[in-house]
Amino acid sequence: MAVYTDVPEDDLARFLAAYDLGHHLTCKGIAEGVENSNFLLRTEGGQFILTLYEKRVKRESLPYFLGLMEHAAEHGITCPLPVKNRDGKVLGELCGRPAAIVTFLDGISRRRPTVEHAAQVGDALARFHNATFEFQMCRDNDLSLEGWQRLADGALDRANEVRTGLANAIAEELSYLSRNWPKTLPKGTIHADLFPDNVLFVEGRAPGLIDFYFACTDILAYDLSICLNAWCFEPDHSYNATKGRALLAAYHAARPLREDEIEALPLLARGSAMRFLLTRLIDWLSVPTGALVQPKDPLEYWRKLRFHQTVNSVASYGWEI
Ligand SMILES: Nc1ncnc2c1ncn2[C@@H]1O[C@H](COP(=O)(O)OP(=O)(O)O)[C@@H](O)[C@H]1O
Ligand SMILES: N[C@@H](CCOP(=O)(O)O)C(=O)O
Repeated sequence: MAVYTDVPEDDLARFLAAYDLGHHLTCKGIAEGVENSNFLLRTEGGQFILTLYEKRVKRESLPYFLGLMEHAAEHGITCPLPVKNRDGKVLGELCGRPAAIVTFLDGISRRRPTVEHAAQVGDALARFHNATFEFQMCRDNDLSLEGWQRLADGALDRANEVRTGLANAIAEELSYLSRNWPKTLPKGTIHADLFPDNVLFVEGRAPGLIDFYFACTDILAYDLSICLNAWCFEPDHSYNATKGRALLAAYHAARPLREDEIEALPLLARGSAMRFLLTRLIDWLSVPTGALVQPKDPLEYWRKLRFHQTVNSVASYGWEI
């Protein structure tokens, strides 16, 4: 459970006084998520999500994230809409943290996604890329090549505590990625963390997308490679080519991929596996004392990375066009 900051009733009441949402009825910490403190907030005005932004989210990026949700929601994407207070502001401060309220989305995230879920996500991701084509704000991806190196610098001296030889293997892979990372692929607004816990399914409706706090401007097909990693492996760590095909084909149907994007997918998937391996490794090695949070397994992404190292064409992902 990610609740790093407790919110006393009085502070919440003062915060809510700036909104037209009525009094709060309940405010419960949410048992998912790892980055921020999230609460399910019920007020006389309805049901909302209250988020207090924690360590990895930079305050100066918050207008970008909140602006992106607003743009996406206004362009047909099912996603939370930031709630404005009476001054028209969507960002405030609560318990010494930047804080915002967004609308609550119905739906269930799938721990064990099916082929159909993978297809729906491929389609939703492509539609998100299309819908944000004209979004004017930009944010550099601070978790790309340079960011990975910075994370590695902070973790490599202890990486072998998690797996013998991991430090060297990460250093070698980072060197490979920095020599080969593509420079000319189409860029745009990417979600950058579209994992199963960030997609809410409701029968008969496009899935709801949440958690835009890693969104940034980067290679669009890199976002797809993140989904390939997050949606197309089984609990026994094997790659599921049927899910891979469903995800890639559905994405391609809604936003046709260029040939160079398709060719780059194995490399992009190595990069995205490295990104999650590193953030998980850092979190694994430094759980804050007293925090109610279960760190995610870094070795899951080490195994995925090893798989992508064996792939040299998209056919190995089960997809031939
Ligand atoms: N707008 C929303 N509507 C419904 N549930 C939400 C919404 N935002 C967050 N949640 C719930 O809160 C959980 C944590 O939110 P998330 O943004 O993923 O947190 P974090 O950024 O800390 O990882 C989600 O898994 C989901 O259950
Ligand atoms: N998706 C990341 C961790 C961040 O997840 P969040 O959805 O809780 O923000 C991972 O699996 O490593």
